[in-house]
Amino acid sequence: MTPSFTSNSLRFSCSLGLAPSHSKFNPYPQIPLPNPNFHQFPQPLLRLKPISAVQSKFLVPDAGAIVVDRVTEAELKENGFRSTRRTKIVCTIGPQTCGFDELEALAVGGMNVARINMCHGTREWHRQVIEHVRMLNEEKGFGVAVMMDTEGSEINMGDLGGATSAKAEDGEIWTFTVRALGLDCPDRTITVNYDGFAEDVKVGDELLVDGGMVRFVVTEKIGPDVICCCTDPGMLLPCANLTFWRDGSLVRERNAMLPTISSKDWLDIDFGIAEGVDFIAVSFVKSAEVIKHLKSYIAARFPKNDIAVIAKLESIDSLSNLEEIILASDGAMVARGDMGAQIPLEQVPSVQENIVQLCKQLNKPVIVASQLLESMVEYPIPTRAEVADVSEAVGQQADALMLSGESAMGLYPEKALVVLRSVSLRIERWLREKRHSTLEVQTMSSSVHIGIQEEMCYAAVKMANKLEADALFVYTKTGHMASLLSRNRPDCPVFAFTPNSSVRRRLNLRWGLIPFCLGFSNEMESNLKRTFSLLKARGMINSGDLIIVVSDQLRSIQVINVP
Ligand SMILES: Nc1ncnc2c1ncn2[C@@H]1O[C@H](COP(=O)(O)OP(=O)(O)OP(=O)(O)O)[C@@H](O)[C@H]1O
Ligand SMILES: CC(=O)C(=O)O
Ligand SMILES: [K+]
Ligand SMILES: [Mg+2]
Repeated sequence: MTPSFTSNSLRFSCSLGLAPSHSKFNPYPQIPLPNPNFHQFPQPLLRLKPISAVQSKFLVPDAGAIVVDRVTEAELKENGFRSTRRTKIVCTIGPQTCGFDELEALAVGGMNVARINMCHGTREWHRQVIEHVRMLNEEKGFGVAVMMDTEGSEINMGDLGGATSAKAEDGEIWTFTVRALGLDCPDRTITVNYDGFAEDVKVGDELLVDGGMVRFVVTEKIGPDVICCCTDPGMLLPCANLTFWRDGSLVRERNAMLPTISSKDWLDIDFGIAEGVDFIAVSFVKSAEVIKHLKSYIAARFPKNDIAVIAKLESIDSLSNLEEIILASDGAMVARGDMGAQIPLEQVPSVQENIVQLCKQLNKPVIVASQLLESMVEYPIPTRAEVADVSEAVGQQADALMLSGESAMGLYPEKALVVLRSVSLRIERWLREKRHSTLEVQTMSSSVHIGIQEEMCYAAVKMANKLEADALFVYTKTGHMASLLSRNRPDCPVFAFTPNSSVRRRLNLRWGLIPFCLGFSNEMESNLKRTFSLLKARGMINSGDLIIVVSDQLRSIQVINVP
């Protein structure tokens, strides 16, 4: 029985003992995988309760209600506008964090978006995670969005015949083969999922497993078998990504033609749409066409389902079409893990910086992902170099940072989240102070598409910075006007009021935006009056606060002291 989901009927949250499928492998063999029984979803019976009353409070805001997530509300009450974190946080959910209580701890810790990676786990497992996030939002007042990340079809090793890992030693001879061996895999033999593999590689090529965690050189080809000698020993993990390099460059032959969205990915996408995910992140995007195709697929099949499509920039082929891909997408991810296996590592930082700047210019949210705090998979504190890396991404004013293994299968998911949060807050404050001491007024240049809304937002942010306003307010139906304010990276937070709860969740990925669900009318005067009184009643603003209000409908910018 799967949990039912209706907004006004009496609902029981019933998950009947579906254990999460576990990590297919353990990349850190020194850390035991979590005990599968202990990390099952918590016994649902403990939470069997009618939730219709609570739910309606969060799901369908009545005319008088205002909805904001409870973490932001607490932050605003305690420390005021300047304390809100501008950089958003995405957490990958895995065996360590899939339980209701663990997810709640991440939500309390400031997770804005929960990411599920379709490379791992079954659909049933992912469905349970989505259901838990939904319950947290509805029953406990969080506002966490869900992102589904596709598997994509790059070259991968097989599943090692069921073993959790295999050690390759220096100088050992291993066979990589496209034969289907199933469980009868001989020793030191690895299956490869891509049929053209044996034809495409050449003697002398280097094979890199997971971007170089283990390295081989091809010594001989015998029909479907590629014989290799191990040159950098290490642990081979099931389904690890495989790239091959010739004369120092990545080889992209026919494998460049592998579909970005495989048939399994299409089924996952249907699943994601049916489950109402907020974002679909497409792995290994190579061109804008695939993004356009997916967007029209979503629009045609599910016209009411407004899902944002995020282009994951990790394939070498994407780098020559960045602008076109980003323009076609609703956002981008700098997926440094696989990117670092496709381009020389020393190029990754400049590519990151370019993508972040381009996304800001084109008004698309951008996520910096992978290995931000990799050592925290094993250790309770990060390395100084990792803190510097996080600071760099915060300093670039990327919209969001992402945890991968740190939150999916690491030992310290909550501590990793605390590090992202505290580094973001500290660096954001330091940058604001630095700008003020040099009297530098930071604003984005006008976007490539000059329009009334762009110019209004640019002017409003400039004014807010100069007047040291406490907050910008924007009333927005689609979220566009709010995104344009965020794009200019103002000094103060932006309160975005929208009547649409899915717009509100998608705005979670935007730098400096605090999304509220609020019904509003065409009467700005009464909207403002009502907003002020609702926010004051909840202790989120005070009389005298200086607010700059931007309205699309009136094409106006107002400067108001809260009465
Ligand atoms: N749903 C899951 N079930 C089991 N393990 C998971 C799950 N999600 C993530 N993991 C573990 O966490 C690790 C890091 O997660 P991450 O999402 O970065 O995966 P990845 O395999 O590196 O692929 P990608 O390039 O898509 O990020 C994975 O390698 C896997 O071991
Ligand atoms: C996130 C991801 O897919 C990567 O870094 O490769
Ligand atoms: K993926
Ligand atoms: Mg990747």
